[in-house]
Amino acid sequence: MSAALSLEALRLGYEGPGGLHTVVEDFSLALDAGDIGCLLGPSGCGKSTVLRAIAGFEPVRAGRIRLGGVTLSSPEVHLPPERRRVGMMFQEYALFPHLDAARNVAFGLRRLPHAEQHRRVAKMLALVGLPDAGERHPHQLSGGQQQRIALARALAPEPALLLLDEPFSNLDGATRERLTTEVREILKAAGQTAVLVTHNEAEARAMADRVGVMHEGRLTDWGGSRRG
Ligand SMILES: Nc1ncnc2c1ncn2[C@@H]1O[C@H](COP(=O)(O)OP(=O)(O)OP(=O)(O)O)[C@@H](O)[C@H]1O
Repeated sequence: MSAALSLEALRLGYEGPGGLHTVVEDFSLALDAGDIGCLLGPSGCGKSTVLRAIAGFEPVRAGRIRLGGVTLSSPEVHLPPERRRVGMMFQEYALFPHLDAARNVAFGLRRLPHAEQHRRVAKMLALVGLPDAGERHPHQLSGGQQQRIALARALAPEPALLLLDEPFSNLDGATRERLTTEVREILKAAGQTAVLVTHNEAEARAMADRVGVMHEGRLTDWGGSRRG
């Protein structure tokens, strides 16, 4: 199978007073459709920078990002974020407090006909195990339930790739552990290709088909399939 996502010899960095400060160098990986990849590494190693580049929020200084064979980013090409078919679930992207769960999930579906929006919202709420939560507001849901609604919201537009940046870090240990397993099952049921970043090794191993260890902006390993 050809890779769904391929990162090819990426260089990423930030412009500073002294010129470009490179934070990611010669970074390559490939992920098959339906697989969950995880970037594991200490704070500051460049994990979020890689995710932001895939989402289209950081320019690529060298190399190339491809999704389903289409070049999203290279030094010459930069597809805008909204045209990438890349969804995101970031810890700080809380639900809209004034909207109920169903309207939160429907947020990215506004261009679809109403009947299709309803169908997708019901399907996504069922997928995350909260079929009856549509009329509840975020403050009426537990932290774990809120994250499941956030996942439903991210999956509803059917992105080609879902990015998850430390999605569980606000939750307590027990909820976090349970949700890691649940989210893996939900992503697998949806056949969703996804990339997770975390600095928690147990979470990475429990969640991902492939785990890449990052060290100072380079990938030192990309294997360790969860199921051998
Ligand atoms: N907007 C920015 N401008 C300049 N430097 C930045 C910017 N964002 C991140 N950096 C630097 O890039 C490096 C990598 O940051 P990044 O956020 O990708 O790391 P991370 O591995 O995701 O860390 P964490 O786990 O703490 O989120 C760090 O040295 C950071 O200081």
